[in-house]
Amino acid sequence: MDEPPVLLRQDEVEGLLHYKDLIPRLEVALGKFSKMDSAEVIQPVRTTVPLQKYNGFLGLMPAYLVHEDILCTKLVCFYKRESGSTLPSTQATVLLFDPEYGNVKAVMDGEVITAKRTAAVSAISAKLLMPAKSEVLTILGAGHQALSHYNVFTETFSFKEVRVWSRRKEMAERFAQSTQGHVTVWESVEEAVNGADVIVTVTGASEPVLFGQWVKPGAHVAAVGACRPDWRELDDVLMRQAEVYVDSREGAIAESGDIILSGAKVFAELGEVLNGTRPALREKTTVFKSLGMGIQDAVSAKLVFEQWKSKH
Ligand SMILES: NC(=O)C1=CN([C@@H]2O[C@H](COP(=O)(O)OP(=O)(O)OC[C@H]3O[C@@H](n4cnc5c(N)ncnc54)[C@H](O)[C@@H]3O)[C@@H](O)[C@H]2O)C=CC1
Ligand SMILES: O=C([O-])C1=[NH+]CCC1
Repeated sequence: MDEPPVLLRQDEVEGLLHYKDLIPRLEVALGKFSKMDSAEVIQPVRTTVPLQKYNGFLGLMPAYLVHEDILCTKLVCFYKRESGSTLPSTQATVLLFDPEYGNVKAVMDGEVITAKRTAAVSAISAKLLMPAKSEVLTILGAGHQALSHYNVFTETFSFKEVRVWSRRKEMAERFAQSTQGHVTVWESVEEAVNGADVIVTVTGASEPVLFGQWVKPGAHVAAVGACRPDWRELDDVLMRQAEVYVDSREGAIAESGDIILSGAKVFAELGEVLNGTRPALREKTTVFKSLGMGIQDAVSAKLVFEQWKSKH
């Protein structure tokens, strides 16, 4: 119907989007995506417009899930910020359409959606790929994604120890003070990841911060930053010694510096593991290279809209 769009602010989206509802829907969407059937899912690789003057990019992320009839696009600006900058590194807006009329049904804040759906997909990767008895979680980075990853990983799994490192120690300390549970702050990445079963990299780095020689064999790494073909978070040793899983092969070979520059081979998409067409090599060292996909935003936006409608 051609009504004016609903506007949903960040606090409203926050109150409407919950991991327990989001994770199962993301699993279904990832599985459908990996069937590579355009009658099911249409999602072109993200278009990016460089904002050279500001060291950033505008990403356009449209997606259409045919059977669910979800048509959505996210518009996301992301930046490489200097240490000490107070400017945000990611800003996003999500538009949910009526696919028949073509009008916009809802305009939503995209930052909560981006933070939660990215963390939820990393949690799906960990559920599939982390060692069976995982006790130690290390988070590298202490920003928005660090917090959403902390929240969903501690909600979903039972780690005995959670560690954080950030390039500015005071940020890591502030992060540790802001969390519900106990988090220890570490001075160096090498010490922070020593013995860790699961490592989440959520930094704005464009050079490697995590080196293979420090990673325990069999550990699982969810690598979330470095979303440009010339940006890195992980070194060549780690990329080549690990089995590499991605959200989208097409996206990974176009956008991931860690994959492109290391020459690492992609073993599988998460959706292929969920579909049972590729194995989860849990006993090996695994990297899930996350880049973010339009379908993840689409599923999240639909859920937010449904929740909002049920209350209005
Ligand atoms: N894979 C995906 O779907 C998504 C990935 N991202 C990426 O995740 C990363 C984190 O995003 P946010 O938490 O929103 O950013 P943020 O700005 O809130 O936090 C970034 C963290 O990385 C640290 N950092 C920045 N530059 C660094 C460097 N050169 N070396 C080491 N640490 C550095 C900062 O001190 C901070 O702790 C970014 O690279 C962002 O582009 C963001 C959204 C979705
Ligand atoms: O999927 C996403 O929204 C993003 N990936 C990299 C920066 C933003």
